Amino acid sequence: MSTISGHRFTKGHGTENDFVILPDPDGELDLTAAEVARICDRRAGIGADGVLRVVRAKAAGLGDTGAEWFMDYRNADGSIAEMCGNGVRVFARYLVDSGLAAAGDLPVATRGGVKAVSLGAGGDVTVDMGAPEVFAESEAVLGGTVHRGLKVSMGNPHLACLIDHDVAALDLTREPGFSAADFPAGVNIEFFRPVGVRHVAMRVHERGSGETRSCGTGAVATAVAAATAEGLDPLREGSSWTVDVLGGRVEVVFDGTTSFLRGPAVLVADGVLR
Ligand SMILES: N[C@@H](CCC[C@H](N)C(=O)O)C(=O)O
Repeated sequence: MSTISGHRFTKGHGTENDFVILPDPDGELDLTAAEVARICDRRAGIGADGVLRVVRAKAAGLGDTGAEWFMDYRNADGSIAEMCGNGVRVFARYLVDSGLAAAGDLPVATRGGVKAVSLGAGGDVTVDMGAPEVFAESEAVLGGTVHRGLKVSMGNPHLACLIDHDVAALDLTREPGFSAADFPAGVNIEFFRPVGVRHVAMRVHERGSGETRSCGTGAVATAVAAATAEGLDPLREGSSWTVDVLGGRVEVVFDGTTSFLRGPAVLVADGVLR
C-alpha cells in the first residue's frame, strides 16, 4: 500500500461544500483517519469539509453494482459517512472532466447505494438521491433553546428543525445537543426557515465536519421537513423546493417516488500532496 505523500489531488466544491478529491482507481491508497484530518485542516492542510477517494468499484471490493466508480467519502475529522449529496455531484464532475467517464447519466456507487448522477451541458449536476426515510420528531439544543425537528435518513442521519427566526442569527460554532438514543451514530442537524413559496433558508452542522456552507443530503432532509410542515407528503406528492445555503442555492424535487438534488459542482485546483 502506498502513502499519500506524492499523491495527486483535485480541489472542488458544490455550493462551497468543499472536498479534496484523491484519485485512487486501483484502490492502492490506505487512507487513514489521521491523514484525512490532516488534508482537511484549513490551516495546516489543504482545507476541506471532506475527502472523496475515487476508486473503481471492483477495486473497492464491491460486487456487480452497475457502477464503475465508488465514492469513498470521509468527513473532515476522518470519520466515514454513508452518503454525501454535494460530494457525489462533485465526484461526477471530476470523473467527466478527467476523462474517466462520459457526460450524461452516470451511476456512482456510495456506501448509501448506487446513485444516478446526470451532468447536462450547463454547470449544474443532478443526482437521484432516492426516497428519503422519514421517522418521528426529535430535538436539538442550541444555545439553551430546544428545537423540535424531523428525523430523516438520506442514507446518513439528519435532524431538520424548522425555526421561527432568521437562520443568520444562529451560532453553529459548536455542535448542537441531540438525543444519542435517537441518533446513536451521530447526526447532521439542519435549521431552516421559509423565505418564500417552497423556498427555505438553511444552515447545517454536519457530523464529522462542523458547520459547512452547504449539505446536499441536508438540503433534501430540510425539504422533506418543510413539505411535511406544509401538510404535504413528500414521499407521495410531487413538489419542488429551493434551498438557500451559505454557499449558494440548490434545488430539491420530489416526484412521488424519489428525490432529486440539483446544483453547481465546480473543480478549482489540482496539486500534489507533500
Ligand atoms: N456534506 C454532505 C454530507 C457529508 C456527510 C455527513 N457529514 C455525515 O457524516 O453524514 C452532503 O452534501 O450531503
